[in-house]
This record gives sequence, C-alpha cells and structure tokens, in this order.
Amino acid sequence: MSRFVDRVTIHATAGNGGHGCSSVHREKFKPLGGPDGGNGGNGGSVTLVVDPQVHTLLDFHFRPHASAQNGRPGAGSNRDGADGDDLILPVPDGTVVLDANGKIVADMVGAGTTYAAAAGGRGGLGNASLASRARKAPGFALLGEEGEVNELVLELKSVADVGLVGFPSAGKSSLVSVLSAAKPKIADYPFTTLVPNLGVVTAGSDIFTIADVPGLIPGASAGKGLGLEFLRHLERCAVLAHVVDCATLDPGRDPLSDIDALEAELAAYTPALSSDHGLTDLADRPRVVILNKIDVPDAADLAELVTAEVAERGWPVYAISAVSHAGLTELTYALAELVRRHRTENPPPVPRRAVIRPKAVDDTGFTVVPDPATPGGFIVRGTRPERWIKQTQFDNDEAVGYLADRLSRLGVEAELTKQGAVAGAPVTIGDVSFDWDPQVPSGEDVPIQGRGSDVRLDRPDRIGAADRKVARKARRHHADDFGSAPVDLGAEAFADAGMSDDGLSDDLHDDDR
Ligand SMILES: Nc1nc2c(ncn2[C@@H]2O[C@H](COP(=O)(O)OP(=O)(O)OP(=O)(O)O)[C@@H](O)[C@H]2O)c(=O)[nH]1
Ligand SMILES: [Mg+2]
Repeated sequence: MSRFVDRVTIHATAGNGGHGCSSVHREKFKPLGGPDGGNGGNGGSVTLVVDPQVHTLLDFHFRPHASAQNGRPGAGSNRDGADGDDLILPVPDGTVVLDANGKIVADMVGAGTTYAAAAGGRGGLGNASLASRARKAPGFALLGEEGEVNELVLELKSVADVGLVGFPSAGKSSLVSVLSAAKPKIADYPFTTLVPNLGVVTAGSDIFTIADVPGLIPGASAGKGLGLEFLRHLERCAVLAHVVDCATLDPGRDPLSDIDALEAELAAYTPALSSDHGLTDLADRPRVVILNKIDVPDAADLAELVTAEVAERGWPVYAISAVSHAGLTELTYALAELVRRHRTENPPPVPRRAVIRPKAVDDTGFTVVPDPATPGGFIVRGTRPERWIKQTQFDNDEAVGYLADRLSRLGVEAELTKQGAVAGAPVTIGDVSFDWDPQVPSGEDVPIQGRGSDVRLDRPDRIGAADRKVARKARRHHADDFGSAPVDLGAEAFADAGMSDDGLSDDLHDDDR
C-alpha cells in the first residue's frame, strides 16, 4: 500500500552565488592588459509549484533536503560564471506552506501556483566590473552571496468538494467505493481508513470529488481515536456530509446523538486556514445527513423514524444503502447540485504564478545603534551594508578598502561620527566586528575634492615618485661602485607605497550588487 504523507518539514537550500574573479589580461607585447576577471553566476533558487500529477508529500518525507545548484565562479578573459540551475519542486494541489514558527506563508491552490521557497545568492562582481576611474586595476573581486536556507512545513489539505464525516464503520469508505471508481479499504472493524481517500463522482454532466477521511469518535478534539488530525482535509470541502450508521448495535448510540457528538467535535476544531483564504468556518459549511445501511430491516425503520427530526434542523436527509445501492442516485444528484451552487458562488481561484514574499521595501537605508553588549561600540544594520560585508574578502586589503569606500559613500561613516564613535570603537555589521578606523578624522568635514587632492594622499609615510627615483639612483650608484649591497630603501617601503590607491573617495563607480 502506498503511504500517504500529508505533513512534512523540508529544508530548502538555495545555491550560493559564484565568486567574482580577479585577473589581469596577459598578452604578448601588452604589459598592462587591464583587469579581465569575470563575474560569478547567480545561485539557483528553490521554488514550489503545484503539479496536478502529484498527490502526496511522500517524496519530501524521504528527501526533506532540497538544494539548488551553486553559481559558477567567474574566470579570467572576462568569462562570467554560469548561473546555478533552479530547483523546481512539484507539490500537490492544496499544499499549505508554513514557516518554522507555524505561520502560514502560502496557500497553494490551482495548478501552476508557485512559491519561492529559497532565493539564490547573487554572484560576486569580477575585477573587470569593479574597475573605475579611480580604481583602474582592482586587485580583488567580490565574493558570491550565500543562498537562502529556509525550513518550511508543508501541509496537504485535500481539495475535495464533499467531505464525509462519521463514526468508524459508518460506511464512509463503502459509500466512496460505490459512488466513484476509488477502491478504499473496507472492513467491519473501526479505523479501517487511516489516511484520506479521494474519489471522483460523475452525476450527469457534473463531476465532483468526495473525500473519505478516517472515522471520528467523541473526544477526537482531545486526541481520542485518530484525533482531529485529518479534519484539515475537510477544511476546503464545500459540503460536509454526515454518514450515520443506522444499524449499529453499540449501546447508547442512535443517529441523532451520533450527529450531535460529531458536530461538537467539529465545533472544537479550529481551522488553520482563515477567512482570508476564501473559506468560511466549518460550522457554516452546508450539511447533508446520509442515513446508511437501510438494507438492514431494523436500520430502515430507524432511518424512517429520525428523518423528520433531522430535517427539522434544516439539513437535507438521504436514506441509502452502500451495499444494496438504494437511494444512491438521488444522493449523487443532490450532492452535485450543492457543489454546483457553491462553485457559482465561489469561482475557482486564479492560479497564482508567483507568490512574492514580502521583502524589505526599502533596502537603501541603514541604522546605527549603540551596541548594548560592548560599551562604546556600535551596530550597523541595513540590507546593503550587511550584503557588502558578505561580499568582502577580508584577507585582501584592497577589498577592505573598497568596502570602506562603499560604507563611507552610503553615509555610514558620517553617521558613526555623528553618534560620537571614536577611532578604534568596535563596530559590528552582520557577522563581522572590527575596530573602526575612520577614513576621515572624526569631527572633520572634508569636502570631496578633485583627484589627487584627497587628504589621505598626503600620508607622511608615503614614498613619492621623486623619493623612489633618488632611491633607485642611490642603489645603482652603490651597485656600480661596490658591486653589491644596495641601500635599504627597498621592498618593504615599496610594498607600502603600492597600496596608495586604496581609499580614494572620488570613485565614481557606484555599483550595487
Ligand atoms: N449492511 C450494510 N453494511 C454496510 C453498509 N455500508 C458499509 N457496511 C459495512 O460496514 C463496515 C464498515 O464499512 P467501512 O466502509 O469500512 O466503514 P468506514 O466508515 O469507512 O469505517 P472507518 O474507515 O473505520 O472509519 C463494513 O463491514 C461494510 O461492509 C451498508 O449500506 N449496509
Ligand atoms: Mg473507511
């Protein structure tokens, strides 16, 4: 027997973005070929799509981890990395998606409805894309962003037109088996049906579906029997039909008390799908009472006796026998009529092609707040600063300089200064904490000037071209005279000077990836 799974937890992992590449073009007779590192590809996303061919969540039960492909890294010669493939997960019609806190985030009804379960990370820019007037040959590239990882709960709420409610062994499965082509298990012991079955019923030109759910007993709302677990499959049913066993020999049971007992259980059930999903309370759903087993003589008498009393409650009553098929035609057409009326009043939902989850409306802003855990420290929050941190290779000084420029351009530095941060104050952005090293001495308002006039270029420890010339001369002079031992103005000092390009503030290249 195939297993029926109607509630699973899945872990959707989107692909990471590929890293950008830092590379310099090399070609014979072209010593300064320029940056040519390509961009990383975007990571693939995980998307849920309603597929009418899928009827259970069983696949997710066996394979709860769903991962989309990572983006490929960029490469030299301006080759961009390929995007990772998206992962499309087919889910049954009527799947409800809940987040880890149990909040409904999507109600997927209608073939083709999609839900973005996890968004792929963006690829990092390569150094070719990062080149700008100020930073002509960037010696770094941006890292790819990590893909989202979301834990989601999927619940299947069958989409049936008529839901059968009744005590165990009332004949619900028998009724479904004679009305439709479905062949559920039927036996004379309680709780034969352990999982809901759906059947398709044809009545003239009308076609509707009927759901056979496991039997209920008094106390089900408190977990007795199989509990109310399966009532979620009735939440979407247009019509609820009580199947009453008129031939039961159980003491203390009769059709009316059976109906009352189950009505009390239904009232105790709080549907998870609220009215904004276009559904009314279970209590407001139209009811039909089906008095079953009238092929048994005593049952037929009893059915006749209670019919008037049930009808007094305003519910249509049908006396039938699933075994002898008595009264089935009338019942089928009556159900079809109720379903047709419900369908005209509630047109089917238009499939939602894309269910867009609410995202931060404005990702340009940021906030700076004092860090409660560290005196004198600050926390910077904002989509962009946090993303930039993730894109930065912290072991590359030039990349760190680029980050500092971006933060400064966004106004983070100015805000920190305004809030009284001093040099060396611990600043946290996302997962990274560092000691603040203001590019501009705090309190000083340096206007942006022309290239080459930035105060930071006047570093006293800088070695200018003139100094280098002197050093070279001195070295050559020594070499000529003594043939060995150059003066110690070499490698270390030049290594320092090589970084002079970092932190230029007239960088006009304002990419935002
Ligand atoms: N005489 C008679 N027996 C019936 C009729 N309908 C069902 N039965 C019998 O009642 C017993 C229970 O039938 P099921 O259809 O399995 O009942 P159910 O409501 O699905 O029961 P659960 O799945 O346990 O909740 C079986 O032995 C059926 O043969 C009927 O109209 N007449
Ligand atoms: Mg059954």
